[in-house]
Amino acid sequence: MCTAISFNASHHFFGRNLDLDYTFNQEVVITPKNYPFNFKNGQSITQHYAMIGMAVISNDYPLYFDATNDQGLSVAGLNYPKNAYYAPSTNAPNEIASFELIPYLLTQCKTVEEVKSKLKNAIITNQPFSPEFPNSPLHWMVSDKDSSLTIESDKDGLHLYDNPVGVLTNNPPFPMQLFNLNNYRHLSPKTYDTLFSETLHLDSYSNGMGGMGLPGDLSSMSRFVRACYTKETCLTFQCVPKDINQFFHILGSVEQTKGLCDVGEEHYEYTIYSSCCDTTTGSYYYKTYDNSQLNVVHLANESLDTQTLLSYPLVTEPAIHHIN
Ligand SMILES: C[C@H](CCC(=O)NCCS(=O)(=O)O)[C@H]1CC[C@H]2[C@@H]3CC[C@@H]4C[C@H](O)CC[C@]4(C)[C@H]3C[C@H](O)[C@]12C
Repeated sequence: MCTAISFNASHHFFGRNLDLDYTFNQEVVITPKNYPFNFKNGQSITQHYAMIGMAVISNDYPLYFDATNDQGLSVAGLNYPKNAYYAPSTNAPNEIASFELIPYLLTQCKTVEEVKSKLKNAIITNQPFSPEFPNSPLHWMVSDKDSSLTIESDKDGLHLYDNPVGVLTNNPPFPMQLFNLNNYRHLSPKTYDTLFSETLHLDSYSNGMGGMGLPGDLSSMSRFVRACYTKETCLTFQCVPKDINQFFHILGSVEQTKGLCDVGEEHYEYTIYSSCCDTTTGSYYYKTYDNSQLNVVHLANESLDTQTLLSYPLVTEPAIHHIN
């Protein structure tokens, strides 16, 4: 499971938790402007926007989990099991293989509006990247500073849903996730007077009682509600480092502690990494399960008029600041 968030504060921020019971050899990867992409539909792009994000490099190809381009557009892929449907290829020019979607959009688009028109008649196909990396069932959130979009390729076709909350988790399909928020319309950071009874005295014995009923478990529907509520309710500071810190607190509200999500055979899903890209500057911040310090890779610190992928291995060793 995973959670992705788009957050507007002093800058626009985009990031995600990656929750899984095993880890790939993922790293922060910069794709410079002249790295050649040869898409399955025959289109070759050799000059394009640069991007930064988390990816596995296989055969010199960046398989992005989430990324942001130098125009401030971001895309994240999240698990969407049993619902994602990718069509067999018929060699049509409007096809995009599922593993290509992130580079396909980030090389060419600046905004969510441009993504909508690019995908108007698109078909997501099931061509796998390689035997080592077969297809995985995904859906995607795309965000710029003004809006977000959810992309779901289901049995009945490709859906582009406006995403007014700027949050994506996993199943069920996005319209159901949004509808489910209606069930939580009573949530509030304030503790209001009770409407329960005029005769019973029900005491507000604690702060925070306005949030009672917020689901606390790790299921994808509960994480969706919790991330929406936390993001919608939390303060922003108009100070970039404080807003980045706040972003990680929002992701922290839905993170998975090892042991709490048993997926069988002594495997436990946990939050492998949390990321926050400052899309205004192209700086990619992350922390890993064992290293809760923030690490950052800056797109702007590299020369981007080149052809070769740049990669930065993740910091996964604990880092403790000893005070005495
Ligand atoms: C597994 C992850 C989602 C985490 C999640 O939701 N876990 C719940 C598991 S459970 O459902 O609860 O059991 C997703 C998110 C992004 C994905 C990569 C995207 C690029 C590439 C696309 C290729 O086509 C296949 C290989 C590839 C490296 C992908 C592997 C994997 O699929 C990644 C890591």
